[in-house]
Amino acid sequence: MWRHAAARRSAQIRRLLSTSAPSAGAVRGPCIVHKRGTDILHDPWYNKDTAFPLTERDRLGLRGLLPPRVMSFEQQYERFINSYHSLEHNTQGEPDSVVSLAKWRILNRLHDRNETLYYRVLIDNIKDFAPIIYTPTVGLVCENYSGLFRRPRGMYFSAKDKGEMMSMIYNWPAEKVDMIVVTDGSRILGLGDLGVQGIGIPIGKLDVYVAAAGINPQKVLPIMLDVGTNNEELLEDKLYLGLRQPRLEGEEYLAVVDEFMEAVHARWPKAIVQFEDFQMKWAFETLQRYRSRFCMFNDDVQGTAGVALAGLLGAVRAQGRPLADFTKQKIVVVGAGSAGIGVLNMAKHAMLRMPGTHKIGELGEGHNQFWVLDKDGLITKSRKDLDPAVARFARGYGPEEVEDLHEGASLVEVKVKPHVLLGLSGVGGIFNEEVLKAMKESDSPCPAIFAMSNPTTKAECTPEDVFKHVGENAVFASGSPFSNVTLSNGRKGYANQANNMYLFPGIGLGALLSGARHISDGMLHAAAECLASYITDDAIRKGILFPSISSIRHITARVGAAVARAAVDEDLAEGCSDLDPRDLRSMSESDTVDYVARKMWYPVYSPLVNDK
Ligand SMILES: NC(=O)c1ccc[n+]([C@@H]2O[C@H](COP(=O)([O-])OP(=O)(O)OC[C@H]3O[C@@H](n4cnc5c(N)ncnc54)[C@H](O)[C@@H]3O)[C@@H](O)[C@H]2O)c1
Ligand SMILES: O=C(O)C[C@H](O)C(=O)O
Ligand SMILES: [Mg+2]
Repeated sequence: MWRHAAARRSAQIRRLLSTSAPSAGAVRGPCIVHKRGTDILHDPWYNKDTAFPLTERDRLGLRGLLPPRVMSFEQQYERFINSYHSLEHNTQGEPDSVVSLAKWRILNRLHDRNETLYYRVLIDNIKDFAPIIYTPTVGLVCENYSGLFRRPRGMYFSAKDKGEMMSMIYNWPAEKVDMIVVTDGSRILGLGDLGVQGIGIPIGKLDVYVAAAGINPQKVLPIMLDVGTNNEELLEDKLYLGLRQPRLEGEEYLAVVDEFMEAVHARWPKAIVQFEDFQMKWAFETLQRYRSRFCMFNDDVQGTAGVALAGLLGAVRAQGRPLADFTKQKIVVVGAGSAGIGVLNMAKHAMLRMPGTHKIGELGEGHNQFWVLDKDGLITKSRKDLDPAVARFARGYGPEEVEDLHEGASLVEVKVKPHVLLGLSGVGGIFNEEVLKAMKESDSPCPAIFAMSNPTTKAECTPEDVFKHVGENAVFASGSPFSNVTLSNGRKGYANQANNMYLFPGIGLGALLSGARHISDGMLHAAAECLASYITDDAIRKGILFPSISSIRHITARVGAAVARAAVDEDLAEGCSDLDPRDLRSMSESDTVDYVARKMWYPVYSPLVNDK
């Protein structure tokens, strides 16, 4: 009996793994379309522009609506890339912001017109285009969103929609939604409260979901919860497109988010909801409130933490030390907000899980390898009204403390010779020459500087500053992309990008494919460990802490598989349409990676068939 079930299961797995992986040469089965003529040309999901073959033009009532020449997909692709390069050429010498916005516009226009071509160019050129559709240009787009607005994308729920959300959610045209990214616009990157203009962030994150995790673009939904803004400039701006009222607070605020979550869950009970760029108090409160009821996570708190942990473990390996030495690293964290505290929690947890740690007196609460600063300087136990989440990391005045450390000490006063200096402060340039020169005294042979704040203008320092002032033995990572630096001996100084884009697509995809009931710490740790182990020792020795963004789809397949397997291990997996959790349980690690990769959507034109 058992043998039959096992045989059936392995046949099922073979079937799942034998469906061909979507790829560049893939031919899709026909797609039924309930439209004709210009309605098709105006629908970016179906539109092929000049690539409609003549038979389809006849079938769909398109004859005469397009120029006669039929172009191939490859010709269209080349044409777009050429026009992008001409734009680069023609804008040479213009300010960076002008060039970036021009690039964003040309990509956005393609997105609005032809999604297949848009996502293909995005996937193939992710390293070049991520800085435009995502950080840092997306920050500029959000700052100027009301002026740039041409047509809506995603959904907007405002404080005025209270009581209506359950019916509004049915206004979204897609039957099925798998992935939602929602913001309230209260902390957009390091740019502060941008109100409704923050919608650019969910749009950019979901583009990364499509490109990196192969989520079908028809099943993603960017959402803005407009509960007002406290940004005076926006409130006075005549063009501002959001509610012109101060932000809701307290129970009023939570009632809006509650209603939104209930509405989403009622229509799409299996959709994953990613909270993004909420100010700290709401980031933690909503995570606590919803994480065991819904399949959701907070990317700034949890995704960032995993990426930072992978970087911190890479920094240990760069020193030629065993990973278990992570527990002895001295880490200065500048910024005690949602991201900083998320990183500290995960790093502390990882230290406690290191092999052998139980011998060091259970490391425990007394063990504190962290020095944490916020806008008021070093956080110590004597700080008034300390948030309990931060209090765990406050320095005491025990005998182990360095004498001249005091409450509110400035960064240069915290002379603890740290192995790592990590910034999540949102303050550009705060790692100045004096701070960086002090890192020469680090106890590490290759001090690590992580300037993780976004966008580029908010990075705590640049890689040039680091290799110049700390030394060429330093390792560097930043949240926004920088170019590598040529060192004095002609070697490369690597400007790694430590951005949560390495993890959130895999967290969402793994949760979705496993049908996880919720997203546990174990699943998040699995994601971080998978990313940390992706990099080889050889690469680490060169100062490479994170893989190239060009491999993001491959990385995401691995991370997604690790997350799905962790969900299975914790009995959180309920499976999805074609996969029973028992199938997932019996898959080997590499079969799981194959399965996840095969489930990724890939943009190719499907033959269109009209149903009338
Ligand atoms: N690289 C990534 O993947 C990633 C992920 C999440 C957040 N971030 C970036 O991190 C930054 C912070 O995000 P957050 O959500 O934690 O914001 P937050 O507003 O919750 O926290 C900011 C923290 O920085 C502190 N701070 C402000 N000025 C300071 C100063 N002069 N010196 C020391 N500390 C100072 C604040 O007191 C606060 O503790 C943003 O720029 C964001 O873009 C990057
Ligand atoms: O959006 C990013 O680039 C990373 C992160 O989520 C942030 O808030 O800065
Ligand atoms: Mg964010």
